[in-house]
Amino acid sequence: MPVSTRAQQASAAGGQPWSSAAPALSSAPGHGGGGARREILTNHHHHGLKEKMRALTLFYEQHKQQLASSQGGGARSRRSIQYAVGEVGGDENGRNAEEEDLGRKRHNAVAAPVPVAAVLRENMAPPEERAPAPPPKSSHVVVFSRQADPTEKENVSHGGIAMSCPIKKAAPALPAPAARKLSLGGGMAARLKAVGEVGVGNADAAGSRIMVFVRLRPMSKKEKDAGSRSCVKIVNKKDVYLTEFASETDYLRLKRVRGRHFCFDSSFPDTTTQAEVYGTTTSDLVEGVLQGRNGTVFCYGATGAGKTYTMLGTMESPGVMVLAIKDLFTKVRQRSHDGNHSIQLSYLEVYNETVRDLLSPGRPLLLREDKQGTVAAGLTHYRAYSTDEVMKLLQQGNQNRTTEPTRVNETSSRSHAILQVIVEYRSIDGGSIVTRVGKLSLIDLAGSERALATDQRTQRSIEGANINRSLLALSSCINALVEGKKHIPYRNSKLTQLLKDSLGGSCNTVMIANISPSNLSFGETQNTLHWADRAKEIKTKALTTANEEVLRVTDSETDQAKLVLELQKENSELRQQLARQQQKLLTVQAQTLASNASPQQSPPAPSAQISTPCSTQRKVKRSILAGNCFNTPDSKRPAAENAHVRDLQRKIKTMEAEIEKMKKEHLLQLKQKDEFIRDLINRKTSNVPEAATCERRVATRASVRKAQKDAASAGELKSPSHRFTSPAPTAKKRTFWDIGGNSPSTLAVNGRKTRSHVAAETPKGTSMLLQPGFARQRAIH
Ligand SMILES: Nc1ncnc2c1ncn2[C@@H]1O[C@H](COP(=O)(O)OP(=O)(O)OP(=O)(O)O)[C@@H](O)[C@H]1O
Repeated sequence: MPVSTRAQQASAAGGQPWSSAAPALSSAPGHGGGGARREILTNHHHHGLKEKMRALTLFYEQHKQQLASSQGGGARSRRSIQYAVGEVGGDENGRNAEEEDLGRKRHNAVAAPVPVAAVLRENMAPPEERAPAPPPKSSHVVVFSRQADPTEKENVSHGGIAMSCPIKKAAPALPAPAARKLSLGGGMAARLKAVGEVGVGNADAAGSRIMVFVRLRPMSKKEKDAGSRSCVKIVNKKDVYLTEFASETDYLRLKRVRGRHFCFDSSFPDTTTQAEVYGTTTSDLVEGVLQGRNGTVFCYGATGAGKTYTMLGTMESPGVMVLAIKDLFTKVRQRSHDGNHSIQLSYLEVYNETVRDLLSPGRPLLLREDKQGTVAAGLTHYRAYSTDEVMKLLQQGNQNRTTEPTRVNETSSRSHAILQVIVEYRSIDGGSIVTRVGKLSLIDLAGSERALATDQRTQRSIEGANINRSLLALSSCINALVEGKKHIPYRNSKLTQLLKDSLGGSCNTVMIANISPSNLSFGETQNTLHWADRAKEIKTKALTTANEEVLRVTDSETDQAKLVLELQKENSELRQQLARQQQKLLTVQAQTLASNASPQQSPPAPSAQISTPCSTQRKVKRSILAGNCFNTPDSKRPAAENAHVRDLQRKIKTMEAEIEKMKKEHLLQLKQKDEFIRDLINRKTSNVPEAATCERRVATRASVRKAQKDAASAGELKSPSHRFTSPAPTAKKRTFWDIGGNSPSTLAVNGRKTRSHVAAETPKGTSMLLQPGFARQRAIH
């Protein structure tokens, strides 16, 4: 029976069956003739088989030797074998690995006869030269068995219960996307890499991903009293182990504890300070905003998990919002020599699917889509010159925020709050004016919650439903983005409409997932970690260019523009000086009053009651509000003390007079400068537009608002209300004057009301941000 071998088939087809042997033969000299060639081809497969046999024999012999030497305890040869089979994963059981490896090589030798030397070389190659293993999954279900080898465990103590978690051999690391990072010019990513927090690779030109962090809060007193145990363990500042305790009556599962493992960009244990959280999550975003890149930080988590604490913090330990604002102003001040920065602020809340202005409460705002993204029509944008000013606004906004007690959290935020800071930078670079705009959004979401966990009745249930609805919409968007769907259901809720830019636009986005350690909140914690884990996979659009606009102008226009910039800079410096002086005055007044004010002394001006969150005079302010500073009658006071008080009063009067004088001078200067700037701008607008050519234009707020801004900057000093610029010129403009609770203070200089009116109405509470969300500090032990 004719047998056709592969060699014959190949030779008939004119092919070369063995890649190594055949070419050498066919190309050998003297084998070009027809008959000779036929003979060679006929013998060819025999030759190939012989070669193959020889190679296999050699290979077996070598392996046998290696095996023998390794069994004899030769550490060196054993190492070399393990090295060769490293990737098979048999390093724990060398024998199995070797066999497996042998089998693999046998298979290779049969399937493709490669010369022995080549086979050995391939197997000896270091593991890193081989094809990379598939990326590990970042989340796993692990079953912790108490019977496992104790040497392979790390002991974990959860609320007094000693538990063993198997140590992961292969570092869980981040999944493949660990190589992704924020496009911040290497800032955060580089730093994280330096401290070994995140395995960061090259910036992904196609886009950056959302950075996800987890923060664990300490166990509250209430939880301790309820006998709850800690079910969360953070290891290596990155891995989060969630443990579900079996019920003591569940005899079937008594010896088994189920757990889940997650891995994030960074995870903060309950001892982490606010400054550490800010430094790791947000400080680079602030830097990016100054360079014209948008940034968003949002806190997500169950009710009572610590979102508001992370975002706002307390007087003693201010949160991300406060630290970011402080940092922003410090950085702006450091850079003021190379251009002019202006900072605008807006603060809104989404409550029961309506958008409300927290700085100027009134009718609900409508959301509108335009070139800049989703904007709330008629939202107040306040121009701020100092940290203190922003703090006052924040304080005021927080007072207006909706917070209510629920069964889970006594001071639960019932709305999503969004603080937006827009930083505009203008400088003159050669013959062109460069305008850069960066937007920082700081978002404190309402808590995700179960209806039963909070309150099923009344208003709370409606709020809860709406909160859940918007958070559900958020998770749908996360899902759609992760799955790369074309349609992302942003329009399902107001929250997702407002977050559109942050989730799917050109933005550096950070998510901080807040969790509670208590096993009573296991379900909520698991849910939060699940969504945080999912959010890790969202990629935002590439942030290759900053929001920058370059306007080329002629020489004369450059001079004029330079002058305008300088005047604007001087203007803002004067304003800052003024604010500082006012602050000084208030401090001295408060000190005097606190130490021993006479009952005859006139009560402080409303502005004197301003206290900033960062002010060290908080206790003083408390005493003023409590009225306990008016208790000591003059008669009982020792003479020396009286003299001292009189001295202080005299000092205050002198300082007041000085400040009044300075104010007058400053205001006069400001007025003159304003007029001058207006004049210049008028001249410029009448000459420039035709001459000016826009060299490069990137869609920015500045380009859209230019006309409005010019007008606003020209007229802003007329009255404080001119400092409010609204993105919707047609919408009714509201100012603080329109609001009952924010009527202007009596502090007026030259008939012009100063910015101190903002906090003219002294808050009733004692905390910095008197709404419970800011200052609440439940006893945590
Ligand atoms: N890291 C922390 N350190 C100390 N106390 C904390 C920490 N995180 C939260 N707390 C405290 O826990 C309590 C609840 O926190 P918080 O109000 O921030 O929760 P929340 O997530 O904003 O809740 P909600 O969604 O209901 O508004 C507060 O008393 C707060 O002071």
